[in-house]
Amino acid sequence: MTAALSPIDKAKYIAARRAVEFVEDGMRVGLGTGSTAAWMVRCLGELIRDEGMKITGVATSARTAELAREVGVPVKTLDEVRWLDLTIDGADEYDPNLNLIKGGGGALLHEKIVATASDQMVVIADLSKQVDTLGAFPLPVEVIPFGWQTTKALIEEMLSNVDVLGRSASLRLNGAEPYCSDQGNFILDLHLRRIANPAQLSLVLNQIPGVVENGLFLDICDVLVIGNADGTVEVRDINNGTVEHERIDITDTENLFVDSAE
Ligand SMILES: O=C[C@H](O)[C@H](O)[C@H](O)COP(=O)(O)O
Repeated sequence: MTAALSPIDKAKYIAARRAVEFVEDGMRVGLGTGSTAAWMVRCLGELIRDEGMKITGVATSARTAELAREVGVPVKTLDEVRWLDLTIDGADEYDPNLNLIKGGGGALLHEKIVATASDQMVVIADLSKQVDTLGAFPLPVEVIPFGWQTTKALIEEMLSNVDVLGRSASLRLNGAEPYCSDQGNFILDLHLRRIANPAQLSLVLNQIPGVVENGLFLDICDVLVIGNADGTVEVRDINNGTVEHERIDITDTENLFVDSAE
């Protein structure tokens, strides 16, 4: 079925279209996961097909790898490539310092490894992801299945010693079963509402045995690209301290239709 894009998908597409302008011929590019990142992968496919650009992609999830292959983006593993020029990925929340919550789609572990192995991380988002203080979006924490209930109890106990508003954790489900990450781990979603000190929380979470990684991406994002449905886009560069406002020409409406929504 082919359907016109909703305003939110148009905003995501605009962000993706602008973000792929950071990609240069020959680059090794980390490919994020999620509905916004999926637009970026499709845009990269177009660059390869229409402009003959040579890119090597490293996918952060099995579903991103599948989409990349579908649209003609060559994919290698991180171990084959080792280091990346750039990663482009979505986010669940961003704050004014470009700190992020990620992992709503369950890919936070591979995403953090790939982003950390990149010279630059460009995050693509729409304004609905913007917050003053992180924490409204439940913080995903990847834990190993062994003893997960003990790990959950330890996390909840630890939360009473940090400056957050909510203190409960819930096991992410896929139907009646625990959701499993690509790595075969479970995800606990922490309902914190407000995280006063993300750096402290990230450190203490990762010290708990059983915790593999948490969804706080702190000091990792270099550039944030915020797309709007009207074609306007804001590009914030945290290193240069610049904020640029631009407009993307979306007269090429063939891009504004999608066969299947992610
Ligand atoms: O695990 C998933 C990722 O962190 C996504 O980048 C994040 O959840 C944002 O996804 P979306 O672009 O679909 O809102």
